[in-house]
Amino acid sequence: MLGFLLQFPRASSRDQPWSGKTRWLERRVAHSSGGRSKTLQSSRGGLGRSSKKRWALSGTLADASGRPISAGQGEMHNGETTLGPSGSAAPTTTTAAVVDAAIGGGQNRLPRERPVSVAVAGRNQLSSQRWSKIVCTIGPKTCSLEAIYQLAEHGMNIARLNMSHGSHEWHHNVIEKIRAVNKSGKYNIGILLDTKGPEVRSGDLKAPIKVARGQRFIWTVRRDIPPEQLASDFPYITDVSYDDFINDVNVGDILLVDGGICSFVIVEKRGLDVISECLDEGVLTSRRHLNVRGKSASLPALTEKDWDDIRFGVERNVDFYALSFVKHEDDIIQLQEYLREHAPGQTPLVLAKIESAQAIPRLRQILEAADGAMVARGDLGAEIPVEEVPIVQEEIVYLNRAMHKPTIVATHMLESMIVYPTPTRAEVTDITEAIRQGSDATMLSGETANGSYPLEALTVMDTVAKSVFHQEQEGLLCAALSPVERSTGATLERDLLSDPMVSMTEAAASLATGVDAACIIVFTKSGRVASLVSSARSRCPIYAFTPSESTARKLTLFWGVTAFSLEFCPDPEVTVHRSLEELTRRGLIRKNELAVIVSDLLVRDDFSVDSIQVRRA
Ligand SMILES: Nc1ncnc2c1ncn2[C@@H]1O[C@H](COP(=O)(O)OP(=O)(O)O)[C@@H](O)[C@H]1O
Ligand SMILES: C=C(OP(=O)(O)O)C(=O)O
Repeated sequence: MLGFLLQFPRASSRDQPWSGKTRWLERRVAHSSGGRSKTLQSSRGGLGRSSKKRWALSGTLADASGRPISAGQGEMHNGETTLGPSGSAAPTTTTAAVVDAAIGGGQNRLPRERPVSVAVAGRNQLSSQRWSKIVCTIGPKTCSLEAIYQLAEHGMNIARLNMSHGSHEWHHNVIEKIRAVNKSGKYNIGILLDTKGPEVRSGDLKAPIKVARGQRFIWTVRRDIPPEQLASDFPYITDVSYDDFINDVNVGDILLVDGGICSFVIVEKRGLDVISECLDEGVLTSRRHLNVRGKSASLPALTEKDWDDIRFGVERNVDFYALSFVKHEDDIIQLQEYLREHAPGQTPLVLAKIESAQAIPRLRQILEAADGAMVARGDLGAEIPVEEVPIVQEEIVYLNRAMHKPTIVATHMLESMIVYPTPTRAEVTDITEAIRQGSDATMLSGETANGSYPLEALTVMDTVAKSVFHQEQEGLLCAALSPVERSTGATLERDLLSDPMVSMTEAAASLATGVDAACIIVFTKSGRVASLVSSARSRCPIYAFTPSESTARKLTLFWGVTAFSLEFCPDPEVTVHRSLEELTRRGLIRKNELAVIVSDLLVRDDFSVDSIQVRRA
């Protein structure tokens, strides 16, 4: 048995909050136009890690059996086995069987409580070599138990609930079904609640309207128009969800429907009506996004409806909140404070949706405050010039990586698959680029919510994401695996270097490459250590073992991490053995393969030690 150990004694501050105060990396230069700033393309070096970041592999050797120093000092709880006898459902389990078990009928076939309850099997996991994660929006096409199970089976890691649509009852039922699929023991699906935010939408229509170029169209905030009159007469008239629309727009403004499906120029304001003329023809359907180019609605980021929806999320302990139309870091801080006060014991991640023109000048501060971000390219591309969206996307992904925070790239990723069963080449390239940039997750919206080919779209995204992994294996450079620059002298670096766990996790990733390890194993309570290993972008899978199911669900968002629920045993050596046994049983590591283990399990009552070990399975 080969074994060595790097160890770092420390006081009992074990798991730190997820969004430790890190400073951003100064890599932007002021850009004169419109007071905004732009990214400078930075050279990120090759795939090798900078020697500055490499830990010297000196440290106390473990004993020949790889037994760490505290082994034997803790109590051995015989019989307190925390790993289940069979773990996940067998890959051959039918959908019907799992669904049956999930809803309570299959107790004899699938144990309802599994100590290792979290997803690993099959296509959902990195055993099939996908680093990046997939978020699927649940909608009318995918809200049945069967459909959610199938999404899980085809690779969904996180289910997104868009609070712009659907009643609380509808969302409650979906959450119950996701929980049921999780309870089946085979999958670990995180739940993301996406707030409606201060978005402006058109009203409900009886039927879609085809609008031709030059045609007059009236947008109204009158609330007394009989529904049969809306959109029925020429010139067409439809209502707008936001009363101040009439004050926010001016003659000459360009109004975009769904980010540009069709567009209008405002030609007149008359009382509560705004008269427009169609510039780009298209079809208007119910509850479409309305954006005025270059302007954000003058509404608070958190509306009354949002607070109501957040209370709904707290009651159901959702894992992520994506806050729409964030304009200022205070929006994020307000929600985080609310959750601290009203959701004690819950530690959901608050993600900033970057989609508002007003967010761009404060991007740095917003990302710093949030636990992660979503590049919401639909609204973003309507509020800022569309050609700037890729620049903002790359910047967000890069900065979040520098701050060890996850990014979701969202919207239009496989838009054509709402209607067609195959993707365009441009869509495939878009997904590939988002992953190569290093985003933690890519998202499907209408493709899974109400498209004709939800499973096909998910399969394409899954396949493309896996292909990035294979490209890298073939030696093609992948920016996602390059280290982010932390050596600019910026305050960010000082903050990072003052946290030894950051350097340790980078060392673990580097060590895993150096010894050609099959995987990195992390023991983590809050998930923070696993998130740090994730952001070090190792080339091998990261298996995180945690006693908290909620932490396991949050880790669904992080690049390369597969999480397992596992009760930690007082004797850390037992816990390590159980994890290795479990991975071996699942075929995720083979006998004699090496694993790098990052752990703070070496504990006496008042003493914990951070360690990196190399062990053979
Ligand atoms: N919970 C839901 N109930 C009904 N329809 C939904 C729901 N979620 C999504 N949809 C439909 O799927 C479409 C695409 O989803 P998404 O991109 O999340 O919405 P949007 O772009 O409208 O914010 C929506 O426009 C809507 O028609
Ligand atoms: C993800 C987005 O937000 P939503 O679907 O809520 O409008 C977007 O605008 O790209």
